[in-house]
Amino acid sequence: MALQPVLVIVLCGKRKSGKDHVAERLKLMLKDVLAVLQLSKPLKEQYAKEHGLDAERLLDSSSYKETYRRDMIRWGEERRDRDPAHFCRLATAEADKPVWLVCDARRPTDMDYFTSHYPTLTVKVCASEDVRKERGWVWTDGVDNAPSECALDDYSCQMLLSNNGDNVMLTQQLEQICDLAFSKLKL
Ligand SMILES: Nc1ncnc2c1ncn2[C@@H]1O[C@H](COP(=O)(O)OP(=O)(O)OP(=O)(O)O)[C@@H](O)[C@H]1O
Repeated sequence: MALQPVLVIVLCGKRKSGKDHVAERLKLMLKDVLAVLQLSKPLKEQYAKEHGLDAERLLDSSSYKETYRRDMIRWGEERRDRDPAHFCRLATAEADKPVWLVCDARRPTDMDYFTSHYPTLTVKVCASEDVRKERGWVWTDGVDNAPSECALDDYSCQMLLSNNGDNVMLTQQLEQICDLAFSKLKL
């Protein structure tokens, strides 16, 4: 049974904007109070179970995952259409820390689930196209123009976190997030 969180930090952002990097930094800063949750984890686990596949291999970045990507996306869309909160509920079911970090929100319905159930800080990680290219981003048809990449383009997050390579600026923004989490823990 999950603890009720004092704060849920929900990250979104374009490919190579630095979501994983930001999540790693927050993990180091919030250490024992933080549970990191991935909405894609229960999706892959359930898909693997229902299709007799290896969930571990679907979770890493192997060619195995690429083989099933298209069908897995279709299957996930169907599930979400029937119940938009399905994977959010599963991802949070075992969370056992007072601050949660959701690092792969992709839909307005993901945001709606957290903002309607918990005290939430929504954060859009932002980097310029040039910086994202330097990090290896290549515009890919069918990926960069697909709903899973674009559905939050017009969503207004509470915080826009600039991650263009200025480490001092990034650290300041991460400290703001941690200050909010620690202030909630003291209440
Ligand atoms: N502030 C930063 N300082 C140094 N390296 C960074 C920074 N932000 C991101 N990177 C690097 O850029 C690359 C892409 O970042 P990251 O994997 O965090 O992006 P992402 O948004 O999670 O991408 P994707 O959506 O494709 O998984 C990684 O190698 C990461 O280490």
